[in-house]
Parts: sequence; structure tokens; C-alpha cells
Amino acid sequence: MSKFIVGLTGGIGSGKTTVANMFAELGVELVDADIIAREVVEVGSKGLNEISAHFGNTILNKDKSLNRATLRELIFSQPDERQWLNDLMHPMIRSKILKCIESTTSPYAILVAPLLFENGLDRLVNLSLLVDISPEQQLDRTIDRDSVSSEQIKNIIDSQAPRAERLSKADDVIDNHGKISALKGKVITLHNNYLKLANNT
Ligand SMILES: CC(C)(COP(=O)(O)OP(=O)(O)OC[C@H]1O[C@@H](n2cnc3c(N)ncnc32)[C@H](O)[C@@H]1O)[C@@H](O)C(=O)NCCC(=O)NCCS
Ligand SMILES: Nc1ncnc2c1ncn2[C@@H]1O[C@H](COP(=O)(O)OP(=O)(O)OP(=O)(O)O)[C@@H](O)[C@H]1O
Repeated sequence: MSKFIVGLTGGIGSGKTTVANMFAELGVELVDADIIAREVVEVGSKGLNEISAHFGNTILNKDKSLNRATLRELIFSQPDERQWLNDLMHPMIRSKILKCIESTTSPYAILVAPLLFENGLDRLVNLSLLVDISPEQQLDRTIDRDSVSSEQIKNIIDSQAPRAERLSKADDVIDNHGKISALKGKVITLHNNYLKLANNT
């Protein structure tokens, strides 16, 4: 049986995880690209070995795990290094995503991926759902959540697809400018629609 997959995307801090968890409460299985991106660089993995060979052992913590804060600083201030990391990680992430999708059993599943369009992961899904907020709100909400400088978050925002491009590519859009409580009704409406679409494929 072919799977019906919705790709959930949005820029950093837009509310993907918040929205994805609401779908999960309705019984929808999630495949999360950020989680998979962590798995492919676990201690002892081919991914982490290549990263430490490229950047040197200063990229590792004392326990030999990846120092994510150091790597984040490096790749979001140096586009060439980001490209190198993307070229290494994205094929591994993609193949693991495919395996995870295959193992889902809910009527439809959601692939949560910040770089859905940038990485061509939209080709793996039946339709895309964008969580949309302004860049100013992305900055405010991410600063509130993480202990990261506004300059670093601006660099991350600039390294992702521009808002207008995401809006032009997405099939469905959830506006997340309002309160979190306003999201639930929108999620239920979309869920009922996705169930119908999944049943008809
Ligand atoms: C650089 C890393 C180690 C920083 O780790 P950290 O724990 O600080 O951040 P985390 O992984 O939670 O990512 C936070 C957000 O940053 C953005 N982001 C991550 N990687 C990238 C990237 N290569 N390009 C643009 N934005 C990115 C996303 O919005 C993501 O949700 C990490 O982001 C990473 O391994 N990135 C490369 C993997 C990747 O491309 N992931 C996206 C999969 S679609
Ligand atoms: N409507 C809202 N009002 C206020 N805060 C919100 C709203 N939606 C989400 N948030 C908060 O904003 C932050 C970012 O949301 P979330 O973690 O869901 O975004 P994300 O898109 O998954 O981020 P990332 O790309 O970094 O993984 C979180 O702290 C979340 O609780």
C-alpha cells in the first residue's frame, strides 16, 4: 500500500514542533528530520567520523560526542562549510527518512523538515504544509527558547529559503502569528482533510 505523507515545514522557530505535536495527539505518526539529523552523527557513526576528520577534534566534546554549539557557529557563519556539511549529511538524512516513512502505519504520516524545499524532500511527500510567521517573530521566539545570539539566529534565517519562496511553494499554510491556542482548530480541520485525501489514494 502506498503511503500518504504530508511534509510539514517552516523556518527556524516558526512552530513546526508545536504543530507537529498537535497532529501526533490526533494519532498521526511523525518522521522528524531534525531527530534523524542527530542520529546520523551519533558517537561512532560514519557521519561524526567524517565531521571530526574535516573540522578536527575541537568539534568534539570530552565524551567524543558532537559539540553542536561549535558546529552551529562554524556552519552558519561560513557558507562553504555549511555546504560541505549539507553535502555530507543530506544523503544520509534522506535515506533514513525513506526507511522511517516505510515503517509508518497511521492513515497518513507527517515528515517534519525545516529544509523540506531547500533539500528537495518535498519530492517525497504528497503535499506540503507550511507554518508561517514573520522573520521578526522567528527571531523573538527563537531567542526566548534558546540561548543563542540574535546575530546567529539571523544567520540561520538567511541560510534558509526566503519566506516568500516557501509561501509560493506550500500547498497549505498555517498562520502562527497568533496564540498557540488558535492552532488547535486549524490542525483539526487540516487533519480531517488529510484523512479524506489519504483514503482516496
Ligand atoms: C549545526 C547543528 C549541529 C546545530 O545543532 P543545534 O542543536 O544547535 O540545532 P538543531 O539541530 O536543533 O537545528 C535547529 C534549527 O536550525 C536550522 N538548521 C539546521 N541545519 C540547517 C542547515 N543545514 N541549513 C539551514 N538551517 C538549518 C533548522 O531550522 C533547525 O530546526 C545542526 O543543526 C545540524 O546538524 N545541522 C545539519 C543537519 C541539517 O541540515 N538538518 C536539517 C534537516 S532537513
Ligand atoms: N503561537 C505561538 N505563540 C507564542 N509562542 C509560540 C507560538 N508557537 C510556538 N511558540 C513557541 O516558539 C518557539 C518555537 O516553536 P517550535 O519549537 O515549535 O518551532 P520549530 O519550527 O519547531 O523550531 P526549529 O526550526 O528551531 O526546530 C517554542 O518555544 C514554542 O513554544
